[in-house]
Amino acid sequence: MSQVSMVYLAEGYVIANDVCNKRCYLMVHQVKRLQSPCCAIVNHDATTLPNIRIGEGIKDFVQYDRVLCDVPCSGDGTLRKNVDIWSRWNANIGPNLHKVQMKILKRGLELLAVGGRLVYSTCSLNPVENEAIIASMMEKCKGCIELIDVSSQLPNLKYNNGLSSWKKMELMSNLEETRNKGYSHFEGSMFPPDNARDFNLERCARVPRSYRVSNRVISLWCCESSVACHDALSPPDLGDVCVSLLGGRFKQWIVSVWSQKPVRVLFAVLRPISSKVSPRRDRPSENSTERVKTPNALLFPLPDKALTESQPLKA
Ligand SMILES: C[S@@+](CC[C@H](N)C(=O)[O-])C[C@H]1O[C@@H](n2cnc3c(N)ncnc32)[C@H](O)[C@@H]1O
Repeated sequence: MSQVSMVYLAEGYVIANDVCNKRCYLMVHQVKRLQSPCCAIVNHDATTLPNIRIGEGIKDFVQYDRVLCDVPCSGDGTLRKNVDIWSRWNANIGPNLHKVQMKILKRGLELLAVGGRLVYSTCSLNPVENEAIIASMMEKCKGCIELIDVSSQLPNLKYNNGLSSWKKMELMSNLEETRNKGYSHFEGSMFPPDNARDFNLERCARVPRSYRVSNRVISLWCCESSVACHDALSPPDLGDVCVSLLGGRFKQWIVSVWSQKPVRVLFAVLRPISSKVSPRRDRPSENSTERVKTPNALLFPLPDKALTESQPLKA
């Protein structure tokens, strides 16, 4: 089967996101080689990843069947290959990332379709970045999600079970004790909840280095009940941001991806073009002329036709 006919049969699409502009360029470069019409790369803060609207209704936005949250982490599972981590590492890195990890996971769950699956993964072994995040989110989701036991689906995967109890910084085992010792930035969600056993945290997979990858902690989730995580988590209304972000050409382009019809060129890095989106460090300043040029400059050559109608790829 030729590559082109495989493209015709392709169902679904992948939207990959990274807040780092350079990494997005790298991804565009790699993905372009696949010549697949089913990939889009977006350059956005995952904690506020916009909804992609597919209709005018309040809930008419794309819900994803599969979500992978490979979140930023302290990377202490990569100590063997990244020797610089030995000098950079300190006990605050994990707790400092805890909040953003939680927010990325929350956004991922908000975008997950009912019955969909989400994988949360880090290359850290620190429970504050792993089981603590999961236990806390399971509590917030009020029974909408469950951890999937992958042992039967991946019988050859060797891993250790997730933890149901852990201590933060050796001597401290609860928030009150920590606060009393002056660690005011510690959150209650970093400690094991009393009902940790109810969440089946042992189903998290602590994958060892023997797989020639870094130590990883992976959790597979299923959005189980008929109530979407989106409703349980009562997310902020990001609809406006979405419409302005994907307004005009971008919106049309992305909707054609949603409709699953191949279009000619689909590799693009989308950037916020609205002032509503808060500036980031790697984004040009408000007054910079670069800012005006950026969205088109980052878009791979896209024939005008592809913007107005979905075009099948020609052999
Ligand atoms: C563990 S790495 C993921 C690596 C990626 N899965 C890969 O295989 O190349 C975490 C990534 O998260 C990105 N990141 C950090 N904070 C983010 C945020 N708020 N929103 C989106 N991406 C973020 C970093 O730029 C980094 O590339």
